[in-house]
Amino acid sequence: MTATSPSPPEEPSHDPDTAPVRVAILGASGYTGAELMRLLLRHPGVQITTLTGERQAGRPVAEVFPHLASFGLPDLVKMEQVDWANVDFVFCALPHGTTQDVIAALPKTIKVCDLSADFRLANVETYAKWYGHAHKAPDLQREAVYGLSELNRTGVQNARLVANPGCYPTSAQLPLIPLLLAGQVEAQEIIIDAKSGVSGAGRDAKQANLFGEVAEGIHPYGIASHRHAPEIEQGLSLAAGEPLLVAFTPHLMPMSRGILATTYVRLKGGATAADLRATLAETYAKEPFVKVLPEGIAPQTRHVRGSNLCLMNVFADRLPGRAIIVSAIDNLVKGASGQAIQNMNIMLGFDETAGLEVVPVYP
Ligand SMILES: NC(=O)C1=CN([C@@H]2O[C@H](COP(=O)(O)OP(=O)(O)OC[C@H]3O[C@@H](n4cnc5c(N)ncnc54)[C@H](OP(=O)(O)O)[C@@H]3O)[C@@H](O)[C@H]2O)C=CC1
Ligand SMILES: CC(=O)N[C@@H](CCC(=O)OP(=O)(O)O)C(=O)O
Repeated sequence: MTATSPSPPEEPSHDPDTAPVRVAILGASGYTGAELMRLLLRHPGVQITTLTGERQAGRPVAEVFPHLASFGLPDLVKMEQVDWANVDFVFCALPHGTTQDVIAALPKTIKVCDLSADFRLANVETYAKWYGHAHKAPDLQREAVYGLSELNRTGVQNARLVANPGCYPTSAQLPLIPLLLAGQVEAQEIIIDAKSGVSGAGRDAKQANLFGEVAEGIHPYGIASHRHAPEIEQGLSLAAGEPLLVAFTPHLMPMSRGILATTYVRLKGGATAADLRATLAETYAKEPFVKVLPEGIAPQTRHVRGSNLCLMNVFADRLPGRAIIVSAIDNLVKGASGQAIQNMNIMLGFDETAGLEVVPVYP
């Protein structure tokens, strides 16, 4: 995992007149798979040639996702049935823990963006501690590049395997990394309070995600023990130039999609909340997907639904020397499939916004 300083999108190098890139989506019957299909159907340079499912294999997309019925997509197949000679690029949208074997077995000529957590933690011991088993492909782990697109463009550009960031880590790191690089916030006292829609847990039936367990209420989970904490700490420690720990508490909200992260920081070196805002505004001034809202306007999940946007803002706290940062993303888009397509665009030299020029649905 590497991180570089942000730089604005470069001129695209892919020639749109050449043959389309043939894309396979592994785990197409899941939520992130559906979002990959929805967005890639409007991508000018790719053709979806292969879709896999496990229990849903053998079924047409029209049955599994009726909203995608009319776009001529191929039927879902089992992974074993895939002809890899017909595939140039793979999106791997399988549950974490299952993708290490799958990606290790792919032909090395195929570029891959993995949406799972399997290749995000550079230190395989940290991975084993948080995911409960030894990493099965440590060489690939070393090769993988962490795909926080705006902040690691050069790494992603040269990668064969990109580890797409987790949804909570995307929402937290996009504002915090530039502020730590600028030395404007204390590294050791960061508190991230985050809320997610239920689609963050995937489409698989689980008791915790039943309507009766989620509707008309909100609850924290994974308190002081969520596996996204080490992922966030990895990126923030690199930016701070020192190891750090964060206080991170996720909450489940009665909504289908969206993440809102409210982050509490202690200001450093005489910086003010206005300075933090100015740093973020300058860092992301030329970015198509990351926006600092006008002063005093708080981002909401409703403002990003269905889009690849991350909206953010900074507020002065009433407590002296502190600031509050609010960031919002759609967990299925900037937090998963949208960022994965952004990474593919960078890896293959497409215009970075190709397939992603989606205006949020509101309200
Ligand atoms: N949901 C979100 O907001 C985010 C998800 N992610 C990550 O992206 C990945 C996909 O997430 P999501 O789409 O939500 O998950 P889902 O549970 O909705 O979908 C999982 C997909 O994987 C397939 N699958 C399950 N088990 C296996 C297996 N053993 N072998 C082959 N295929 C299998 C399923 O097939 P079938 O249904 O046909 O059995 C389905 O297509 C996960 O690693 C997740 O952690 C990352 C960021 C955000
Ligand atoms: C609401 C909900 O359950 N969210 C998921 C995170 C989704 C995500 O980014 O997961 P990966 O790291 O596995 O890719 C969770 O808390 O585990």
